[in-house]
Amino acid sequence: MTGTALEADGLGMKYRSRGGGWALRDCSFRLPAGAVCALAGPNGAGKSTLLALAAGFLRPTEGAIRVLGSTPAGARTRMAYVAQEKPLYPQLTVAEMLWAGAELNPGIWDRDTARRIAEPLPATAKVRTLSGGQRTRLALALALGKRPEILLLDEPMADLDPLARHQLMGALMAEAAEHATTIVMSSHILNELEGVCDHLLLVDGGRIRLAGETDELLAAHTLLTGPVRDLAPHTVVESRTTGRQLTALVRKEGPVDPADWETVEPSLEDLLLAHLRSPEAPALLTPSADARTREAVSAA
Ligand SMILES: Nc1ncnc2c1ncn2[C@@H]1O[C@H](COP(=O)(O)OP(=O)(O)OP(=O)(O)O)[C@@H](O)[C@H]1O
Repeated sequence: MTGTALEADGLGMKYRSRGGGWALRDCSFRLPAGAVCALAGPNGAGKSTLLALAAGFLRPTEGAIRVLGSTPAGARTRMAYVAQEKPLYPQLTVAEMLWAGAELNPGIWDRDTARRIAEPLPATAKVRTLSGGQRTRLALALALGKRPEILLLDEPMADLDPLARHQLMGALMAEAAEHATTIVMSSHILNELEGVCDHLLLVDGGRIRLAGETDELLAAHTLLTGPVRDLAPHTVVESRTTGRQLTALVRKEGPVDPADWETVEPSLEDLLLAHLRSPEAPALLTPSADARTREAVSAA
């Protein structure tokens, strides 16, 4: 499937109760349909705010966000959103919640998928008696049962044990592969994202710092080690000097001479941590993530 799953244009959000500060500011990016996207960033970066704006639970203070080519409200039946506070009814049982999911989504409900995900849960247990991880499992069962075209997940794996995390991540990826579902998933667990997500959005201080295909973002950077010397013409994201030795994460602006430097491609963790330690490093959006590049290409 081609097309755009999520597109933000000058998106900004200011909470009224926040004394005038911006939670998200000047965010413009595009995410293609079918992407499995990691939404990374430190505490308070704006990840939950971005997901709630996409889900239509918040209205932008400025700019716009479009989901599947529509407003968030217009795309509501085609998306599922699992917030950190799970939208479950505490007085209902697991079986009743699944029944409610089917009733609320007539014609689209995928009973087998929902049952498969919820299978380890005791069907007659009330939601209020479930552990945090069990509630997450039930919320994911309800979200996937809706057979959404886009799934917005706010730290879905945070309270799951390693086995449940592995199993549910596998179920999510199988769903994405089978139905070309777009998944946007925030997480602080970097190794949970590595190897799973083909796209990355790094948010910090309410701004987009990196956006695009994970492979392209990694390939655009190099970890250099060598004697202290000028790093021009490369863009330096972060550099450290120990005695006469320089270690730097740079964006290549031309060939890197192997006679001068030892070079390796950074890991996802190297890339994210270097950007978070260097808030002054310029943002990088790959061409597919840059809405302006796309406009220029389609206008040509
Ligand atoms: N309801 C709210 N009212 C006022 N300020 C808010 C509200 N929700 C979030 N904020 C503020 O907006 C900023 C972004 O918060 P957000 O929850 O989006 O970050 P986050 O990246 O999801 O953080 P975390 O990783 O800790 O969940 C923070 O400074 C936060 O204090």
